Amino acid sequence: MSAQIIDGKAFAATVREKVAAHVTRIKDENGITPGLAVVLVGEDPASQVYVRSKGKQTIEVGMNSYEHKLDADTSEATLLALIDKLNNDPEVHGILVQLPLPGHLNEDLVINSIDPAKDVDGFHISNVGLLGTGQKSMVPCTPLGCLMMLRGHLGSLSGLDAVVIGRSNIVGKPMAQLLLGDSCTVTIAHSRTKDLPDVVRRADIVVAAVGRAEMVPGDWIKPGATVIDVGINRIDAPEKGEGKTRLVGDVHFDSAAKVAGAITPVPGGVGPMTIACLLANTLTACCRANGLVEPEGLTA
Ligand SMILES: Nc1nc(=O)c2c([nH]1)NC[C@@H]1CN(c3ccc(C(=O)N[C@@H](CCC(=O)O)C(=O)O)cc3)C=[N+]21
Repeated sequence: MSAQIIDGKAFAATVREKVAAHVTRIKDENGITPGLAVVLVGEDPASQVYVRSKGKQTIEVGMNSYEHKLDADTSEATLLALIDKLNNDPEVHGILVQLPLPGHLNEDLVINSIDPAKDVDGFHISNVGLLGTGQKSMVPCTPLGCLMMLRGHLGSLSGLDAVVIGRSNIVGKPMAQLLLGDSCTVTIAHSRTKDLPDVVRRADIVVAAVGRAEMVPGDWIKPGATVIDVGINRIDAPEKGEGKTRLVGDVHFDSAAKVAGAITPVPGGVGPMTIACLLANTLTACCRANGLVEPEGLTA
């Protein structure tokens, strides 16, 4: 048996088309253009690539993109003052502060200073609480993208056994809340979980979000299960030549694809959906801020 590949790039293109169509509509009918502000502190090259790609896609779907690049030694007061300015700017509907921040900045403090209505990452404590209690919130982009692909592939998730490997605030915990919201039986596994292989073997849905290259082998996967690989790990690839690298997920793709019913690849799986969901969240935030009808199928 060989798994169906869940094409994250194609899913993301569909999400972006829906976003672009709705943006056109509110521009025409309401004269409003959604705007996303991205704040990058420091010069981490990987982050810069990611921020550039977000900015480009933001423009492509017809929204305004505002990039704020601050020096690595920027003070907390300066960063908080910028966030305050963005919070009060009616042209800015979404604010994303790229993580991780340099060590001298308090991440929780910074995130919680963003207006929750503009918190398109869904990391503000208010949004975390709203999601956990099943109320309308901004939903973190990566888990939202995973949910959309699971629904797209499986239809209903009701009653399925789901295992989320990883308990981060950014992916694992919100992913578990979303799966619970769709009536899965949810297990959150992590580095201290006993008999992890057996826990994973029970799952109809496996979401791997630990950040360890290829740590989930195919013989942990229940035949026919749906596997969502959130990991993006760069590893050495001597077979491509000296000093070359390649991207792999948290799942050992080749062995898992022999057993799974469906699996997301890395690259081209969850990553593109994360960015598409950021655009979707910005549009949703803009609609809520202006009392406009929200796009369908772009929220949890
Ligand atoms: N506040 C905040 N929110 C984030 O959402 C956030 C962040 N900080 N900090 C950094 C991480 C990283 N991240 C990625 C999103 C998409 C790809 C992506 O599209 N990757 C491509 C591969 C890109 C390549 O080839 O290098 C793929 O998986 O196909 C990667 C990484 C969002 N992050």
